[in-house]
Amino acid sequence: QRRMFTNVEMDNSTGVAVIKMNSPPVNSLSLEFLTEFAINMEKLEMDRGCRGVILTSSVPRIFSAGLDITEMYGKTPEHCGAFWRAVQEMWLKLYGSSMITIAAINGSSPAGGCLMAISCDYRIMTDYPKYSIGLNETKLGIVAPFWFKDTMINCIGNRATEHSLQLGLQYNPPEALKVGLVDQLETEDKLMTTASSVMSQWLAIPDHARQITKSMMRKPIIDQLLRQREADVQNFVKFITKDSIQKSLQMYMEMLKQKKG
Ligand SMILES: CCCCCCC/C=C/C(=O)SCCNC(=O)CCNC(=O)[C@H](O)C(C)(C)COP(=O)(O)OP(=O)(O)OC[C@H]1O[C@@H](n2cnc3c(N)ncnc32)[C@H](O)[C@@H]1OP(=O)(O)O
Repeated sequence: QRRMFTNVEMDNSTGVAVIKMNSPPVNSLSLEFLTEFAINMEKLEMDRGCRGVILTSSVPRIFSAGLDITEMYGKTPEHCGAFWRAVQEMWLKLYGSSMITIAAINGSSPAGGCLMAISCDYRIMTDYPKYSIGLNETKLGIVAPFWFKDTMINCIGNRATEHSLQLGLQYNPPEALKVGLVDQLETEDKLMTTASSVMSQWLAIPDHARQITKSMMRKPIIDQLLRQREADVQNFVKFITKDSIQKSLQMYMEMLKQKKG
């Protein structure tokens, strides 16, 4: 039987779906996870009754640990290419969605997890000091591609993005609120009710006007990736399969295991 990485609950009375990422231990974004996620987004997009999506996690303390590092380490160029196409597809479906998307960030959210959150329209994060969020790619010795960077710029602006990306910063909830990476903090127990009430405010806006406005803001970056999608894949494969980058990923994974021990 095929494993399910996400649970989707659609409320037909409100037109709002809740997608819960459910891939313990850390909701890392594997090829299969990303493929399932993109299919779910596409199904909801085609469902005329669905106007909004709340993205959250059912794994305690983790929103998503980002891209699954094991998909990028010791794999063939063909596998790396397929993986990167799935990463692109996840982002295109989420950032380009015509639905209202709200991230209810109930745990840590580094790198690709942060990308998912900043690809939504609004972010509410649990105010727990140990949680963190940010694009920390440089800490792994890798470089966030232009569409990660541009999504971040559209969220927090140019200067804060440059600072954040060069240093691979991960922000705790109050810091994330201050820099604009999240829009609101909430206690764990009220996170989902607050997400639903924010959703109601957004649902009050006529869809066509909101959708055109959203597209106007996001289309330039989306089009840029669509124009050079295959070149972006080849660039990723060339970069990630370099010996020096493979070594960095290996050291990072060893560091994660040591931290645990
Ligand atoms: C042109 C080239 C462009 C290249 C661009 C590439 C863009 C890359 C984007 C990414 O998303 S890279 C991934 C970045 N992610 C991280 O840095 C997160 C790393 N993980 C953590 O910081 C922590 O695990 C956590 C998420 C804060 C959770 O901490 P916790 O203490 O609760 O759990 P751990 O014991 O650390 O982890 C449990 C288990 O999970 C494994 N793991 C963690 N993260 C990942 C991951 N991203 N991919 C794969 N596996 C992961 C970890 O090693 C542990 O494994 P075991 O020891 O149990 O086997």
